[in-house]
Amino acid sequence: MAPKTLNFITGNANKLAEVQAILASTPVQLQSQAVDLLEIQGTIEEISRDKALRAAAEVKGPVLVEDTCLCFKAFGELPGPYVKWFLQALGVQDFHKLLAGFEDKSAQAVCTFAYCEGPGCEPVVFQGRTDGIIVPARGPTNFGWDACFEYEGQTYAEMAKADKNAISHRGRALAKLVEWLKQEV
Ligand SMILES: O=c1nc[nH]c2c1ncn2[C@H]1C[C@H](O)[C@@H](COP(=O)(O)OP(=O)(O)OP(=O)(O)O)O1
Ligand SMILES: [Mg+2]
Repeated sequence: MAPKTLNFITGNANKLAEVQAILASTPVQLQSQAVDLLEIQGTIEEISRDKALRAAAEVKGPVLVEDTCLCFKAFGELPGPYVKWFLQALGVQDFHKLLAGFEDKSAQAVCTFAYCEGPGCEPVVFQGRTDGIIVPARGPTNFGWDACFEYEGQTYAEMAKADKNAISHRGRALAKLVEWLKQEV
């Protein structure tokens, strides 16, 4: 596969660092611009597609965007794409209390990348999912809900970065993106 440079549009430095680390072992090179994009309501795929179209219009060129959801089984998949606002309102220490009244603490982390060639071009979507459970915060609290999402006995926050990336929603989605690029390029 020939080297390919993608312009990853995100306002989240932690996401960017993970995407950079995951793609470091591939021919994909990354540049990035922090653009605050309006996010619509809708299905996970609709939100990512729309985000990509807005980003492409904003930078007038090819873009990669990503939207991350955290879906609680007991909530019928909410808060999903709106988790950012729940986390912001409650803080990471109280986040697990959302499920206090529910026996089922299971959750799925869902990462949806959308690649768009340019303004008005139909985005292509790549999704990765990881199953876990919601627990009281353990580990560093510097990245979103990482400290509250437990996978096989460890929270994302307790894992070494490379271990998280190997099994994470984001790692799995990027593996699909890289496969697609290999066929395209
Ligand atoms: O691996 C992760 N581990 C823990 N927390 C995470 C992760 N990935 C995103 N998050 C948080 C950030 C935000 O509170 C929400 C997703 O919202 P989301 O709109 O996708 O992210 P964002 O607004 O921070 O950045 P962007 O400019 O790319 O939209 O979940
Ligand atoms: Mg966002």
